[in-house]
Amino acid sequence: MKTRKFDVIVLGSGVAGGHVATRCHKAGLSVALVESHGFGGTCPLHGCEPKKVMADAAETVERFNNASGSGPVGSAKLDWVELMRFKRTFTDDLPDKIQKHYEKLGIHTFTAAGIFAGPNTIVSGNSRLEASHICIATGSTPRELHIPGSSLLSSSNDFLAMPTLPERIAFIGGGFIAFEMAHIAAAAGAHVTIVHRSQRFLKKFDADLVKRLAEHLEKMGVKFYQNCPPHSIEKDGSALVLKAGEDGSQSFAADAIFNAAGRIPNLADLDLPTGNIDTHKGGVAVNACMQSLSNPSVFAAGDVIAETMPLTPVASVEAEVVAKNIIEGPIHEISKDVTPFALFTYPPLAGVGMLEEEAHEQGLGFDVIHGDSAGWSEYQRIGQQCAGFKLLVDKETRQLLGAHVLGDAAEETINLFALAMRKKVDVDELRSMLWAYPSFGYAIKYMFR
Ligand SMILES: Cc1cc2nc3c(=O)[nH]c(=O)nc-3n(C[C@H](O)[C@H](O)[C@H](O)COP(=O)(O)OP(=O)(O)OC[C@H]3O[C@@H](n4cnc5c(N)ncnc54)[C@H](O)[C@@H]3O)c2cc1C
Ligand SMILES: NC(=O)c1ccc[n+]([C@@H]2O[C@H](COP(=O)([O-])OP(=O)(O)OC[C@H]3O[C@@H](n4cnc5c(N)ncnc54)[C@H](O)[C@@H]3O)[C@@H](O)[C@H]2O)c1
Repeated sequence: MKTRKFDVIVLGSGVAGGHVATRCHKAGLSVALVESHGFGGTCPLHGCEPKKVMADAAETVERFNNASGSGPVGSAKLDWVELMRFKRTFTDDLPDKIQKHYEKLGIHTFTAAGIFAGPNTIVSGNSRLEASHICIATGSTPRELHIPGSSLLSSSNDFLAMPTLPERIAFIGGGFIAFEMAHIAAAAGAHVTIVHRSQRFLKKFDADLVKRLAEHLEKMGVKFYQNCPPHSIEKDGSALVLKAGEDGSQSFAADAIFNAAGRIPNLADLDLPTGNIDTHKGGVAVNACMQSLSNPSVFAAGDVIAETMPLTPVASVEAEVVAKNIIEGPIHEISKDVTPFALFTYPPLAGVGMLEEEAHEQGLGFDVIHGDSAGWSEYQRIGQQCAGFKLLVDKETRQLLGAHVLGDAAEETINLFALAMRKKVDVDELRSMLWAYPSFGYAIKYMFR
């Protein structure tokens, strides 16, 4: 096998790997980009983007139907086959286009899975690659459920590619993927069940707003079961049966059952010991420069790090730090920035900073400003009955410790709160700011009434 030498080898071409490869190439370094399952990675092919295409269509239908009695006439429905056709216009050609884009730039692409063959060496199919720097950006993979019949489970990738909509769908898990996909499927007319192992859904979000959202989804027909750990899956003719509860005594029949029990760093097949790479909490163990603690030639970014939230913007920020450190030497540290996040149900739910229980646990002195916003004209105009907010304000500094919003445009409003937290704007300044009117941004003022 002939050895090819590069300045940098990047494993994985998602948000993180793609960014590192591009930045290093632009800085004049020779780059090998290794991608085993479609250039572009999770976000554009199996994650945020196709999910949002589908969530937006569901929202359009719901907004139209919510407007009944305010002018628009008739009712809207979601046609799954048409929706899938539309979704594919965003995804089908992408891996090929992205690979060609890299090749045109002068980045060398390889399509067989990369495996460590030494601290500075990767084997990809018949190619042996060596470099002074390697970046691991192989993303995450669904957590395997070690229960009988788990091979019958489908994944979020399968959901986003379903040619037809099954009549009955069950999700195992009560997090981001279960809620977002349950909402899309319910809006499209499926009978949806969420079977969750514990009491608390969506642990990263405010519990009161989660309860409100779950009640809303229940009205759409989603059924929720708590304290129901998965026990086994069985086939029953063409259907499946999920047995849940400690003794498997609860049964849920469905035509498709999705594993939405979380994702873990995708490192199992890389042969990390041969690369002299240590792990921490199942992810690559790195210092503040995103450099491996055991092999200084190796950096990592994105979902392969277990300590940070597996989100696209986080992957992108980490990748920028890795790229700078490869180009200029390991001097740039990742900053502990506030990270806003959003759940794309309709209505969406978003958060930034601390949860109320976290602020209590830390013994902080803070005020809680909360309310139901469904009565505001912003929501009444569009027939939205599910909206609320909670702000945690430090008693001394009057700065936000956390902000949580449920309702239309929550994903935008939360960005304003994130900016306020980042720039340490206190709530008195925030409420007195000039905002465009009428807008959901302006509605921040109403939170302080
Ligand atoms: C259904 C879903 C919806 C999501 N929605 C959102 C959202 O709305 N907002 C948000 O911020 N985040 C969302 N996320 C999370 C977001 O997609 C990820 O955090 C982000 O894509 C991680 O980027 P990454 O570059 O670390 O990994 P990835 O994009 O997963 O890239 C890793 C790449 O490495 C490749 N690879 C793996 N092993 C090897 C190997 N041995 N050799 C070569 N290549 C390899 C993989 O094929 C993959 O292409 C979602 C995730 C999912 C699953
Ligand atoms: N809108 C977004 O930003 C968005 C959307 C989808 C996914 N994501 C990212 O992708 C990640 C993965 O999403 P997810 O929904 O799979 O994860 P998640 O961490 O949000 O939820 C996983 C759920 O599975 C449960 N669970 C964990 N282990 C289990 C087990 N052994 N048996 C049964 N249940 C178990 C957890 O209690 C939790 O409710 C998220 O953490 C998020 O960062 C983001």
